[in-house]
Amino acid sequence: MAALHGSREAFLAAYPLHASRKISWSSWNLLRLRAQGTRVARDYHVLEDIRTRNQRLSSSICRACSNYATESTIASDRDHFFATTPLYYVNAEPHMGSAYTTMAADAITRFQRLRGKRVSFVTGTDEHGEKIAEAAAKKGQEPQQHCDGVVASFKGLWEEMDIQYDSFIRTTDAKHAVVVRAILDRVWEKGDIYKAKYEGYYCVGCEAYKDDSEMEGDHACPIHKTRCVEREEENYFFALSKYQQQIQRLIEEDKSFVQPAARRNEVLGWVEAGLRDFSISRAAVSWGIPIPRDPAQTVYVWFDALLGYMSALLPEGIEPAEAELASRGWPADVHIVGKDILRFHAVYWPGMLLSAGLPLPRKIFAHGFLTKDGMKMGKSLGNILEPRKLLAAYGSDAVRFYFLKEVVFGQDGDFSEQRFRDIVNAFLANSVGNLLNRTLGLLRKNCAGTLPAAAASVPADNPLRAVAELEVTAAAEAYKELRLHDALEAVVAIANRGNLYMEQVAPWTAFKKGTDEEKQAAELALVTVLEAVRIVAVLLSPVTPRLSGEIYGALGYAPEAYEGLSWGDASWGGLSEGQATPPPKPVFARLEGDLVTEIAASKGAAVAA
Ligand SMILES: Nc1ncnc2c1ncn2[C@@H]1O[C@H](COP(=O)(O)OP(=O)(O)OP(=O)(O)O)[C@@H](O)[C@H]1O
Repeated sequence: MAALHGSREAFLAAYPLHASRKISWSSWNLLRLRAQGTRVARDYHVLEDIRTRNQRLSSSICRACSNYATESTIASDRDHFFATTPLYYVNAEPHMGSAYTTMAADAITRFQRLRGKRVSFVTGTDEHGEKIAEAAAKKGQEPQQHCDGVVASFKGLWEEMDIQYDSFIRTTDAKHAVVVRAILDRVWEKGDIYKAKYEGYYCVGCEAYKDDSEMEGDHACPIHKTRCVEREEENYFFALSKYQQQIQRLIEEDKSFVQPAARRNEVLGWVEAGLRDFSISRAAVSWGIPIPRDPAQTVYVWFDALLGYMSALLPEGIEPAEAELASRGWPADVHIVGKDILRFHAVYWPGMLLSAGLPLPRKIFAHGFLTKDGMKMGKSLGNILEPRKLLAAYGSDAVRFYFLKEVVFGQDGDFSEQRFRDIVNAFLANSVGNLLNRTLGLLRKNCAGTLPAAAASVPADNPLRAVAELEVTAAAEAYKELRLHDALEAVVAIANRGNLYMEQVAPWTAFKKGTDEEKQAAELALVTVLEAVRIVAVLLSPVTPRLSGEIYGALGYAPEAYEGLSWGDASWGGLSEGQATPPPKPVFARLEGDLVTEIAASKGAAVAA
């Protein structure tokens, strides 16, 4: 690692996003070096540039390892990582579906922070439109009062779930209206907005007009199971069809723009069928941002809400200029959404940005639905799973772990409380918790709780070390590619190998009746297992931040060591000889007692009239 020059304070002043949070020393150094234009390898080694005679960069070398750097070993020049969840409608309290997207985005961004990225994680609420006005009226409240109440509930839930967002944008924030007006103006000046009459079937639940192909029999919305209403309005339209070719080329050529692959095919199908202009204003809805050129109409909620990703990055009153946005992380590395709102993100949104002349997001990832009886859990149907009950009974780590491991990210998943308890108990309580506790118990009994050797002295061909090193690489790739379930499978593989290793080596036998040499080998076996569990804690930390902190504490680290963790800490060799551990106590309590959830039956099992 290169020697550090310059002060941490000066760096944090130049990069204010970091001032608000503790970042690890290595991440800070990495960011700082990159900000100075120094190329840095992913393992944080500083690279030396090798130039041709005319000063063109030919390659980079790491003098410490004597290795030439390749594309895959050089840390990306972009040190930002910008990810979003949808801005959730505030028609009702958040439920496990909203929580699912948010915990996935949280795990993804926690991983990127560990890698030393400057993360902007944006979430928030979509507060305008007919659906919200209707929900407020039902409660006899003004829309703003209703929104304030539901927003408090969203924010409270995110706190309970340890969601570490950087910006929470509300579409009723004053700064958001500035952005919406500026972009609308730009698109208008481009000649992409015109007035026309619209006739069609409208689903208030989706806040969208539906084609015949998007409705079930009797004009029902397949998601909300309510009949779409026939409407005729004079609206302003956005000329999406002008961008047909560009959008089609984007999706055809950039295979990672829409993921997973099945969703990409779906989008390609929509685009190939021909893009139709869409209406971006509502004459009959007063709860929204008035169109400056025609205040009798308000901006359509989707045109309004998508721009929330932009206003979330900007300070109060700042217009969305490209350079300003770029310095704050634009464009998004990934918009994480449910498959219900893929069309808005993969088709409408690129069209709007192309028109406004702004860079497009790098990826739209559409995950599947948490379902009840095969139907999407949702606020409108009311067939929801209450996250607060689960959190109160089992804690956030268990909930985060279960949903991110058991539901393949991108596919649908059902929930059963019994299965949830079985999975969490088998892995977090048994494979990891018991293994740690048992090993620390042996360490206390036979080595007075102090590590008799450094983990670095475990031979590279030790079977547990070999599996751990392999799975760390697998987990990193999986986290990067948003295969969260695979990242967690890699962690499970290390813990399972740790348990097997313990059974095979059986160090307790050597401690009882072994020779000195056998006792020494048994001591090293304990260090090996504890190092593997330490690595498990690092790998799990994006998903189970509390448990990982507990494991670090049990291994004798101070809280700052855990708070300053980086992905580099997943390398073998962290535990030092002589490290003292406190008396062992369980780091994860088994989930037991009465079951606490019962999913209400769907209100809309039959199409409502
Ligand atoms: N059942 C679900 N499974 C997974 N994600 C969901 C689920 N329900 C909602 N979400 C997340 O919330 C987003 C939709 O937000 P929205 O506020 O419309 O929630 P909703 O509960 O689906 O509302 P409604 O039922 O009124 O349509 C989805 O794109 C997804 O990110």
